[in-house]
Amino acid sequence: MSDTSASVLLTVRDVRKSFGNHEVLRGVTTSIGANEVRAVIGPNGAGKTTFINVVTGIYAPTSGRVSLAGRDISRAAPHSIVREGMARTYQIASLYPSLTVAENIVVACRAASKFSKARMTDAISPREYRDRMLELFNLTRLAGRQVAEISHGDQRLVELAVTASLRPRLMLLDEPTAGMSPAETQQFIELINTRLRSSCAIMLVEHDMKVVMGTADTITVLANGAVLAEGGPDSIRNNAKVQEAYLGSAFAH
Ligand SMILES: Nc1ncnc2c1ncn2[C@@H]1O[C@H](COP(=O)(O)OP(=O)(O)OP(=O)(O)O)[C@@H](O)[C@H]1O
Repeated sequence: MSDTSASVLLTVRDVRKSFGNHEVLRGVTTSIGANEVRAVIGPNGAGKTTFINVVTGIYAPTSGRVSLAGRDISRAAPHSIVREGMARTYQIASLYPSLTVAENIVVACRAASKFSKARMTDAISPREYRDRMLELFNLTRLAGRQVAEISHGDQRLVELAVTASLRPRLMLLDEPTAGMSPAETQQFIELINTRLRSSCAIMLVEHDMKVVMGTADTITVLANGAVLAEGGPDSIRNNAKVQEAYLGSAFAH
């Protein structure tokens, strides 16, 4: 996808990131379309989390450029990147445990109604939007429960709902199914495919190949801080270099 295409949302151009003498990202270039689901995979230590941290402004790149909808965000602070329309979940849940599920969602809806106004085409109140999100994520059943009291899998679901409530253009999900049961993981795959993918672009870092192959339009394989391969699920599954990087294990079934 070229940088000038109207449908390109995120552009990452020759991004490098070093910690001291250790170059963790060694010139990563990719771009993500406005309604694309992208999975970023790679062996342990490949640089996936560092890549997400650079894209979301936690780390500034040592060199290279990241742009969102044509705006250079390479050196922008994380909170201003959220305002530009990028929202992220973390490997460790970042919810308010003493608030209820509904209250957690309302906090995000209120924030979105302030800073995402320009992107909102509907005149919906935070309360209405909260109810819509509770329903969308099958959380109405837990609306009045304290987050600290609900299961880990349900907490992951609340985190997704909170992130979606920020009304992002691009949602970044770091290991979204970690700690989920097989049934919850299947629900997550369906949620992405039936509900979320129509509302925003999604980039997920995920080790579970069932999730990757079941949701991604395009897969970027990182190895040693560089893009080893990029393409659709079939081409990645059959790529000899990718199989070698994983020693076959991740693609065994
Ligand atoms: N803040 C940091 N300071 C120094 N080195 C770091 C830092 N963050 C990451 N690294 C190093 O960068 C390399 C890539 O780490 P990263 O966490 O990005 O990989 P990953 O692909 O997400 O791995 P995993 O799949 O295990 O989560 C590792 O060697 C790690 O030790």
